[in-house]
Amino acid sequence: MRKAYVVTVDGPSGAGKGTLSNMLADAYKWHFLDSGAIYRVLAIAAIHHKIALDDIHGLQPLANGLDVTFSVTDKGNRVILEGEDVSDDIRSEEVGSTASQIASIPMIREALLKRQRAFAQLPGLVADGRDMGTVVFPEAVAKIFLTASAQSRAQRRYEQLKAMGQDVKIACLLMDIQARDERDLNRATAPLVAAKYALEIDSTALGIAQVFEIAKAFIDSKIFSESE
Ligand SMILES: Nc1ncnc2c1ncn2[C@@H]1O[C@H](COP(=O)(O)OP(=O)(O)O)[C@@H](O)[C@H]1O
Ligand SMILES: Nc1ccn([C@@H]2O[C@H](COP(=O)(O)OP(=O)(O)O)[C@@H](O)[C@H]2O)c(=O)n1
Repeated sequence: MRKAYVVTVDGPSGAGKGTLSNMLADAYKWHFLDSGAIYRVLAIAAIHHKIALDDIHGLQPLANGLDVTFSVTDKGNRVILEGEDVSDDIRSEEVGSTASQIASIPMIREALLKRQRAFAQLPGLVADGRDMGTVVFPEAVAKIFLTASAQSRAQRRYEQLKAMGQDVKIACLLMDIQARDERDLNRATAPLVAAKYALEIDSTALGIAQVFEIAKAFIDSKIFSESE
């Protein structure tokens, strides 16, 4: 039996990875992995269990035994941690910032690898993150590296959080995005970098539909050449 196709979408915060990955998963009727949500759930679990971010020996067992499930419902993608629906809570900027700090710890990344790879199920998977194409799924059939200027990513995040009713300031969001870029790009383990042979798309001046068309055409061509 053939293996599940895997497509990876990596890039910095706010580039549109989640939006694109959901659209692709929907178009191909494939599974979807929001790897950032796993780091965010771990951040919430650490906060709930009062484990400090530098307490590696407290965080590691938490990462290994993380009791989290992801499901698709008519209310969208839901994330359940230890029986509690944390889908909205994980989206706050505070949790995102904590997740970004936890994600720089090599032992934590290692502990979450198996859990992420288990998402590669037939007929296929779209995996969204920072190191999907470089570390988690190096054998992916198609890899996309999606970027946009920091200014437009902050603007998009501002509109997204405002629509969710969160009280945010664009200057703070820009600073947060820049701090996150800095950590993602410069960490020793699995830094944010385009995978070899990845298609790089700069979405600064592209709409969502245009990004989707470019990505889909690229993936179709990769799947076609693999099946020949
Ligand atoms: N090409 C685009 N043009 C304008 N807005 C976009 C584009 N792609 C995504 N967005 C919007 O930007 C916000 C952040 O996108 P998201 O997919 O959450 O980014 P990421 O997963 O990379 O952090 C969302 O509100 C989304 O609707
Ligand atoms: N594969 C991944 C996914 C996320 N992360 C980290 O987890 C944090 C939360 O991920 P996310 O994709 O939900 O959040 P945004 O930074 O896009 O808002 C990011 O800031 C990254 O630092 C990571 O290191 N590796």
